Amino acid sequence: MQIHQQELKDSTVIVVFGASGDLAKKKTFPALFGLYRDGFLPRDVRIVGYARTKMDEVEFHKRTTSYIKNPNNDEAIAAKIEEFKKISSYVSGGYEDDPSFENLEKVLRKVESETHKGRERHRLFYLALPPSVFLPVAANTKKHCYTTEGINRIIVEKPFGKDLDSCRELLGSLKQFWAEEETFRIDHYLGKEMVKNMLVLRFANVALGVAWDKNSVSNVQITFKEPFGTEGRGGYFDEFGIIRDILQNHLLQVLSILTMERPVSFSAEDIRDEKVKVLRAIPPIERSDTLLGQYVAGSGKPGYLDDDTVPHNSVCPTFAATTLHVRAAYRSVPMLTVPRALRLTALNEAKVEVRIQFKDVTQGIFKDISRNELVLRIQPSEAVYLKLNTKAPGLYTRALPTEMDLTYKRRFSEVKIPEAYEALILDALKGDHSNFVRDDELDVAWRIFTPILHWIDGRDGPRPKPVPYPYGSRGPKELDAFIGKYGYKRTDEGYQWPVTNLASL
Ligand SMILES: NC(=O)C1=CN([C@@H]2O[C@H](COP(=O)(O)OP(=O)(O)OC[C@H]3O[C@@H](n4cnc5c(N)ncnc54)[C@H](OP(=O)(O)O)[C@@H]3O)[C@@H](O)[C@H]2O)C=CC1
Ligand SMILES: O=C1O[C@H](COP(=O)(O)O)[C@@H](O)[C@H](O)[C@H]1O
Repeated sequence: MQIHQQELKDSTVIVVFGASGDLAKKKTFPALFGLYRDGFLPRDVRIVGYARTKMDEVEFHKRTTSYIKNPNNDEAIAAKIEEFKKISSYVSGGYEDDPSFENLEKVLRKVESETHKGRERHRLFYLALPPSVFLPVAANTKKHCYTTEGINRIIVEKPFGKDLDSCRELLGSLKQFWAEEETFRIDHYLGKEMVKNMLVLRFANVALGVAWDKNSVSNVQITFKEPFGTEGRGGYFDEFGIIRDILQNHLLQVLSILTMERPVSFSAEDIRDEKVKVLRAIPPIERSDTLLGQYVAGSGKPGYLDDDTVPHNSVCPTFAATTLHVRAAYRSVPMLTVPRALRLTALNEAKVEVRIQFKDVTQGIFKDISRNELVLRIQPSEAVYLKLNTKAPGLYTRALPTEMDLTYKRRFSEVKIPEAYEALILDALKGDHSNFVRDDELDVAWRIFTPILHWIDGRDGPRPKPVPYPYGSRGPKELDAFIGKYGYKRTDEGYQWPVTNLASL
C-alpha cells in the first residue's frame, strides 16, 4: 500500500488551528468527539488546539464541548466527554512567526513522547482558519512541525481563492510545502449522507440509471435555502458573497456527482477524473442565466442593508439563481441538464434538495398529467422520493399524482446518520481522497463562475443591482418566471407533496 493511502490507526496527534473559532467549536471538535465516542479515532490519539487567543484549558474545554449534544444527560456520554477533555489540550501562538511554531513543535514532541513512545508518530493538521492565514500556517507547519517519524496530512477549509487566478496562486503556493497526496481540501457537502448516496443511487440501480439522461430529464434544480439573514456576519458575507460561499463549491460539487459518467472504479482518482470531465463540459455561466436578489425588511425582521456590518449602499446579492448547461458531447448518450443552483438567505425555510424533473408523457390518453420528479433531500431529514402517477383507486381510470417515499427517519430509524465532518475527518485519517476536492476540480469550478463573479464585483463595469425580496419570503417574485424559462413545470397545485419539516417523526 502506498504511504498516502495508509490508515492512521494509532500514535496520531491531530492539531486544530483556529481552535478558538466558530467552525472549530461548532463542527470540528463535535465531529472529533463523535469519532472518539464511537471508537473511530486512532488508538492513543491526542488532540492539540492552537490559536492566538489566550485561554486556559478550562476555557478551551468549555468551548470545544459546548456544541456536543447530550440532550438526555446520558451518563455514558458525559463520561466520554470527560475522557475527550483529557486527550485534548491547547497551545496559544501566532500564525506567522517562527518562535510560535518552534514552541508548538516542542509541545507536540512532549505529547508524543508521553503517549507514543518508540512507535511511528503521525500528525494530522486541520486548518479551521480564515484564508488570510492559510499560507503562513501551511508554510510554518511544514518548516517546524513536519514529523520525520511518520505520516503528515493537512486538511484545508474553503474558500480556495476568490476567482480563477487567486485560486491558482493559492494552490501553487500551498504546493510548495504540501504534496497533493498529503492535502485534503474539505467541501463538507461531500461528507453529507445524501450526497454520498448519489453515486449508489445512480450507479447501483438500473431502474434509475436508464432514465438519467437528456432523453428523459427535462431539468434539474439544486436548491439551498436558509431562513436567516446575515445578522451581524455582514462583513464576511459582503466580501465573499453568496456565490463564493455556497454555489461555486457545495452546490457545484453536488452537480458534478449528479451528472458525471459512471467511474471505472470507486477509487478517489477515478471518481474525481469523472467529476472533472463533466465540469469541463459546462461553459462559464452567462449573465442572462442569472437572477440576483437582496432581501429587504419583512416578517418583522430588518433588511440586509439595515445590518450595521453591511456597507449602506451594498449591492451584494443574498440570493442567486444561476443556470448551468451541461454539454457532455463526449458521451455516447449525452446528458443535457439545466440545473438551477441557488442559495437564498432570509427565506421561509431551511432546505437543501436536488429535484430532477422528467419530461412530459407526450402521447396517448395521459399526455396532460403531472411530470415525474425524483427528489433527493439532503437536509433536513434525508429522504429520496419519486413523484409518479398512479391510478386513483376506484371504479374510474384516472391518473393521480402520488409518491414513493424513502424517508430515512422512517426506513432507517435505528441508524445514526454521521455528521459530514465526522465522515470527512475519518476519510482523511484513512488517506481516502474520494470525498475531498482535487486541485484540477477547483480550477475548472472557478472557470465556470469567474466571469459572473467579476461582473457582480463590478470589474467589467457597473455592478448589477439585485432585485428585492422580503425577509421570510420564497424569494424574488421573478423566480417562477426564471425557472420556467428552463422548462420547469409546476404540477398539480392542489396536491400535497411530502412535507419538509419532519421534526415530528
Ligand atoms: N463557520 C462555519 O460554519 C464554516 C466555516 N468554514 C471555513 O472554515 C474556516 C474557519 O471558519 P470560522 O471558524 O468560521 O472562522 P473564524 O472567523 O471563527 O476564525 C477562526 C479563528 O481564526 C482566527 N482568526 C480570525 N480572523 C483572523 C485573521 N484575520 N487573522 C488571523 N487569524 C484570524 C481566530 O483565532 P485567534 O484570533 O484566536 O487566533 C478565530 O478564532 C474558514 O475558511 C471558513 O470559510 C467552512 C464551512 C463552514
Ligand atoms: O460553508 C458554509 O456552509 C454553511 C451551510 O452549511 P450546512 O451544512 O449548514 O448546510 C453556511 O451557513 C455558511 O455560510 C457557509 O460558509
